[in-house]
Amino acid sequence: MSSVLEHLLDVEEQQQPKIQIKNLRKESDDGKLQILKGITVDIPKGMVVGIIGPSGSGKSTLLRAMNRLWEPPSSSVFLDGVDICNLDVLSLRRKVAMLFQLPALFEGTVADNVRYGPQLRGIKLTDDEVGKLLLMADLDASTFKDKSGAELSVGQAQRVALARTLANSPEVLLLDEPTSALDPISTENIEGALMKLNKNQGMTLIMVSHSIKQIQRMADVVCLVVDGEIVEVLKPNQLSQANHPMARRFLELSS
Ligand SMILES: Nc1ncnc2c1ncn2[C@@H]1O[C@H](COP(=O)(O)OP(=O)(O)OP(=O)(O)O)[C@@H](O)[C@H]1O
Repeated sequence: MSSVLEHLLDVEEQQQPKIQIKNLRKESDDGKLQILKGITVDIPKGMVVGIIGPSGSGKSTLLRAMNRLWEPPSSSVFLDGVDICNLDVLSLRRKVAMLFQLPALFEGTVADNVRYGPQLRGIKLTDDEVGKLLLMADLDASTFKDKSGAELSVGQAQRVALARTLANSPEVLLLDEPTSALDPISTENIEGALMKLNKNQGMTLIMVSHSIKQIQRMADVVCLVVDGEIVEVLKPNQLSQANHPMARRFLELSS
């Protein structure tokens, strides 16, 4: 499976993958359920990877292993060739950041939220820097910087959460259904901001989504996860050619 993404996308096989996953396994705490059954995949830098599959198939668990929101076994997830278990967890999470389904803003203003991450490292962002980060998340600083979280719509709050994440200069963004709580216009705003980050900065995006249409709009490649395994890796325009019976059924019901 590992070379399939590179083959599909015609990228150089020698290039060091940004994220490499080798035989990643997870069992439930009581040992009764195999949640991930040996996932192996290489994700090249700058790729937009969509992860789709039925509910409970292990998509979020897979995503959360990549920045140690659960601790994967050692030697199963690598960032730039380094086992993530050997990295400082906070610096890993700055490089491999997660945007969740629902934004949880901290108390204070939008600008306070954006400044939060760098401040933890003793860096105070200027107003100009805050404005640039808000703009990257498609928000106008003069309108939003002094508002509190309570004054924002969910879509606006999600864009603030994105700007706050970007303040840590991530190299990889993990997106767990980032627009499923948003209306179509907010969805378009977030998608546009994410695609610009990918195109302009080469940011690698790995996105779980229940929306096949969203995956088709954004992803370079799609991993179909069924029952704890990646059963197919396809280009978004080849989804109708999936072979796995569960994947086919899922796609038929989703389209
Ligand atoms: N720590 C845990 N202990 C026991 N079961 C777990 C644990 N974590 C996840 N699970 C189970 O593992 C399976 C995969 O969960 P996961 O949230 O990764 O699926 P998903 O594909 O993201 O689902 P959805 O699309 O509904 O969000 C589910 O059956 C879930 O209940």
